[in-house]
Amino acid sequence: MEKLTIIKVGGKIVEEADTLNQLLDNFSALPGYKLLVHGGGRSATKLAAQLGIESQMVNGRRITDAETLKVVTMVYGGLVNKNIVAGLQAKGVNAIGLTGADLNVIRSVKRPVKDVDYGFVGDVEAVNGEMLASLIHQNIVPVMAPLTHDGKGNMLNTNADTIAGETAKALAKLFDVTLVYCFEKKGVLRDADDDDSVIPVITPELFRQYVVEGVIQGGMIPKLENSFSAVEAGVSRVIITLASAINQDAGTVIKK
Ligand SMILES: Nc1ncnc2c1ncn2[C@@H]1O[C@H](COP(=O)(O)OP(=O)(O)O)[C@@H](O)[C@H]1O
Ligand SMILES: CC(=O)N[C@@H](CCC(=O)OP(=O)(O)O)C(=O)O
Repeated sequence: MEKLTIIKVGGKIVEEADTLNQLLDNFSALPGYKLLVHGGGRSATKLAAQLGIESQMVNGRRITDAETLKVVTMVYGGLVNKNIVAGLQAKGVNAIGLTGADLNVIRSVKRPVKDVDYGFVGDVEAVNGEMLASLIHQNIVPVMAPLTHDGKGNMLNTNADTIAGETAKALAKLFDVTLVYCFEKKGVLRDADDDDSVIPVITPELFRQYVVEGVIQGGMIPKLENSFSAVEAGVSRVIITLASAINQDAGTVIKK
């Protein structure tokens, strides 16, 4: 099977021009087929605040009311996505920016209201792996924003870690996929304040133990849940690492 590398980059890296530019340099240097998924949660929170809209997160997910949906659509599908695409084009990478609505690559369903009403948040139903593969085989590099659509004309907000995990799962049927979650830490840390306490390998058992102990918390929980789901579904390698280390053998390896 042909190899494909999927990189997911989070809000703290994309928010700052210098760290984003370094990530795009490292991404450009990756050999072979590749795809980039970006977040941008911090940028959305900032713009929302400037517009007088308060942001509320529950279990690492944004409560997305109608006004917030407009903000995230503008920020993720517009500013962040197009900055990244332009940055990659400047480095000779033939990138195309996509939300889930573009080419119908990711359809979702509005999350049902249970204990929490997340508003316009989409749970992924279908990723069009064949469509993405047809772009990739033309040496086009998809750059995916954390937005999906419901097929009835509505955009929905979807966590970027989930977009990366679900995209990797769909493409694992067609490629030998490596999924790399990169961010501002060296990996999953045993002590969040000690950058050198990287846990080299993590299994579901260790994960559960670390959550109970409070070692792993916040945004790291959905990242790891998506990682285990990807490994279970046939993604060959899942790694959580530092944004400046995506070309190196470093970070935390996720095992079943
Ligand atoms: N054990 C841990 N190791 C590393 N980071 C952790 C850990 N537990 C919690 N975190 C926090 O999780 C954050 C990453 O989650 P999140 O902010 O959702 O990232 P991203 O925007 O890159 O998806 C880190 O910045 C860190 O503050
Ligand atoms: C539903 C939901 O929570 N969507 C996320 C999408 C952005 C994201 O995941 O960005 P990071 O990777 O930078 O955290 C949000 O609006 O924050």
